[in-house]
Amino acid sequence: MSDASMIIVDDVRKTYRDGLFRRQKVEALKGVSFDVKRGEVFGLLGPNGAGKTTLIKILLGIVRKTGGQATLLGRPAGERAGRQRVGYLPEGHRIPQHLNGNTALEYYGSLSGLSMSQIRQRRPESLATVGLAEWGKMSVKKYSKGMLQRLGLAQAMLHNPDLLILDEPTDGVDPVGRAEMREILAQLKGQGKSIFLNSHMLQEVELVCDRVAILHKGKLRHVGDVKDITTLSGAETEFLLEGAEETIRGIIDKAAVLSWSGAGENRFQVGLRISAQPDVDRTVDQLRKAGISICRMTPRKLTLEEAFLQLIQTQTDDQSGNEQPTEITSFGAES
Ligand SMILES: Nc1ncnc2c1ncn2[C@@H]1O[C@H](COP(=O)(O)OP(=O)(O)OP(=O)(O)O)[C@@H](O)[C@H]1O
Repeated sequence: MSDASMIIVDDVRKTYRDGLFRRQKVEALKGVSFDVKRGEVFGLLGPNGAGKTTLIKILLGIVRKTGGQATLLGRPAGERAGRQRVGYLPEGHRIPQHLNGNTALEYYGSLSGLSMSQIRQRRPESLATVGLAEWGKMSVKKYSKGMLQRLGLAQAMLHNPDLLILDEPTDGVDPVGRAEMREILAQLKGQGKSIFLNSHMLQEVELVCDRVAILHKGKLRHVGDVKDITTLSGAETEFLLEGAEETIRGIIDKAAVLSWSGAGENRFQVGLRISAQPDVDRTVDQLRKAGISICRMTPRKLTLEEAFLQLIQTQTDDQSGNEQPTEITSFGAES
């Protein structure tokens, strides 16, 4: 792992002990490894109970890991020196209702050890970055959910950290608020900040993240570039074909048909779940050999949501006990 890594997670394990006499074991993380590089926006994804919050809490030293190694800005996770350069927005944070934007930043800034003069010096810039420059004197009771999340982000940025850890930053925020949050995150990335975010909003993640890790039941299922995940096998190719329906149906793999519709006399719009080049080539060769005209052929990328669901579904069905995360080259091919 390189020096440029802001976060390194290496075979991290966490077992909670629960129930009567703490006899019940919950394996929340079963050996998770990845790293987050300087300057990237990295998304941690996974269904409920996957272990995302546990991992964030281990990084921040809120929860103690059972095994493995985790470092934050080159220091062991939980150590003060690393944590001081991190800004954290917790999931579902609540800002006391008697505060306004300015006093909220005073409250949180002093909790994280800043002096009042440091807070007052940094506050205007933090509020301006999140688009709340005019709202400092307004009671937080008047803030929308999106504004509260942005104020939470201003709080996380107040001490000018190198790394931001954001747990569900757009939870409960409407589409306009989410677009605003995306813009702010892009701006922060432009300023060289590294961002590690945990979100259920896969459309958001697709728009904002460079790379993602997918956790499922405490195991890392996949780690890689968003653009690679959405263009890998499992994606669809749409054909506009002209020729006898019977001939076309005889050639194409029935199991790969995602959609079929008529588009005029002897013309058919056919969506096939194929994107690997050899499979596309073979289909094209067979169609041409049978005298079918290929009027149009359009590859369609998966959305991150489709890729995520497919991956989780594939691995839920996997009875092989394979513990390895999918390699980027074999995504969707693994069973
Ligand atoms: N303090 C705890 N004691 C016992 N079990 C816990 C504790 N915290 C979490 N767990 C369990 O560990 C597993 C992972 O939980 P975690 O909250 O990390 O998942 P998550 O991916 O963040 O889920 P969500 O998206 O719902 O927030 C779950 O089975 C959860 O019930």
